Amino acid sequence: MIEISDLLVEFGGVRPISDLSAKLTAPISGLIGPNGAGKTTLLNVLSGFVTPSHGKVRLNGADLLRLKPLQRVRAGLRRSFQTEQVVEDLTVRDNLIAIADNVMHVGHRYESVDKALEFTGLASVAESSGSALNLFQRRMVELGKCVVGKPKLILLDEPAAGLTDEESARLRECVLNIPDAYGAQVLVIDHDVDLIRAMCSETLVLDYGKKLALGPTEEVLEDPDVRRAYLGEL
Ligand SMILES: Nc1ncnc2c1ncn2[C@@H]1O[C@H](COP(=O)(O)OP(=O)(O)OP(=O)(O)O)[C@@H](O)[C@H]1O
Repeated sequence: MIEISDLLVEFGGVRPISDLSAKLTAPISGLIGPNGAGKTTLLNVLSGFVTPSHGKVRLNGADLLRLKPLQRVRAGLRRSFQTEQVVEDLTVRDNLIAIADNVMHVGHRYESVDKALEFTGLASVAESSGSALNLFQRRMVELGKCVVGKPKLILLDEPAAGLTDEESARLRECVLNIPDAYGAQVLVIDHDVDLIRAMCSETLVLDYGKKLALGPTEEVLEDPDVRRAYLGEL
């Protein structure tokens, strides 16, 4: 469970997040909003790249903001980026081992990497180098890196951007299995409302850094304020 209280982020005079309080409890939650609404900034706060001016964030009751970024990773926080961070010169397996080396004790690393390769359907390209992968495979490597070790919260920033409908559906199936397979909570940013609807039982909508709506995804997407601000309806 993610509990955000009175969060304020300031960059000089800009306030990409202000007065934000929200409790996210679903196994997979969506985070949507217009461009510049503060979605990536919120992920940056959760993962430790941005320090808020004010507020608290708790993950399963523990104070997240107290931890440095690497400590958060070791505590089970994982993140994928809009631009994939696959190391071109390493094999797919070694891309995952590089994460395991940082987050796990020696004994269980290879077992965890093998499980992640199977889980993401990457086992057949495990020995291919990062540079040989197509966009879909690179996105799945990002997902694989997120499930190595013992993830507790996985943050996905537009994981399906640029994928075909079929690839997007395959990625979606994989994400949907994360809570059961790994016991981790997932928070997904995406502009594809159909994808959010298919994956997320609850959704938080940001607008100008503030909470516009939070609740069951279907209800949130029917909310007139959300439709006006985000879906472009009058
Ligand atoms: N490092 C920074 N310095 C100054 N302003 C920033 C910085 N990072 C983000 N912002 C501003 O904060 C606001 C929120 O940006 P953010 O990237 O979080 O929005 P977003 O909802 O993720 O948008 P998008 O959907 O376009 O990715 C924007 O006005 C952006 O210009």
